[in-house]
Amino acid sequence: MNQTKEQRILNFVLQNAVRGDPCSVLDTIDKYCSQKEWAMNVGDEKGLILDKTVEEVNPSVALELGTYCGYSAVRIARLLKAGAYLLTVEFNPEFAAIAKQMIEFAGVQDKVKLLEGPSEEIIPQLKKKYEVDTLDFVFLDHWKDRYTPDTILLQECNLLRKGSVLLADNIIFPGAPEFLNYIRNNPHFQCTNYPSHLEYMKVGDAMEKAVFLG
Ligand SMILES: O=C(NCCNC(=O)c1cc(-c2ccc(F)cc2)cc(O)c1O)c1cc(O)ncn1
Ligand SMILES: [Mg+2]
Repeated sequence: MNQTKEQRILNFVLQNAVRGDPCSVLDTIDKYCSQKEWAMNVGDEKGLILDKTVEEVNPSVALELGTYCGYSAVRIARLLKAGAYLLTVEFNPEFAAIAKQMIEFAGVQDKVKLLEGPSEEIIPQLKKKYEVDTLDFVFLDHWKDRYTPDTILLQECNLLRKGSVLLADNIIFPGAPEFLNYIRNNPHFQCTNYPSHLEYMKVGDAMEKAVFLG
């Protein structure tokens, strides 16, 4: 049975990165995806914007929507303080299986809880089933047409508090125009745009930060 691209990325990490070293895992994925096969990781350029936002927020509880191979889960988890944790949601079981192994190889499994299923089902379970009070940071990187409904759902489930920070990938490419319109015209959010480039390409992209004002 032929390997998938995601299995090839994982195997390249298992054979070339240093076990327990998150930075070596990130560098190895970036090397593979820039030189051999493109893949939809947030990447090294937008990854720096993600790093700066996570460091600024210094979240105790973070949520990621769209795990994929676990690149950004490793990227976020490596910056979390003792006792802080990341919940990451992936709909696609093949991607989730790859991400689980990636997260364990990087040695950040104690800080990451991988939740498999559709975001619209998991978000309403976060308080009761996953004992979440409120979220300090949310990284949106899943299906672009889910950014708006899931942001509304987070508010409906009282998962945001004054100062909660959302960071959304792919504002330009593939684009999330409906989300941009929603969040920029919503008086309960203060937005900032961060121009960048699509991972591993010269194509323009951007990230949008939205601080919940309560
Ligand atoms: O999360 C799920 N898919 C990946 C979302 N992410 C993207 O689609 C994505 C795509 C691109 C991209 C860019 C250029 C191009 F030519 C093609 C794709 C880049 C990115 O940075 C992304 O993040 C998902 C799966 C599923 O089966 N059900 C629910 N959600
Ligand atoms: Mg993305």
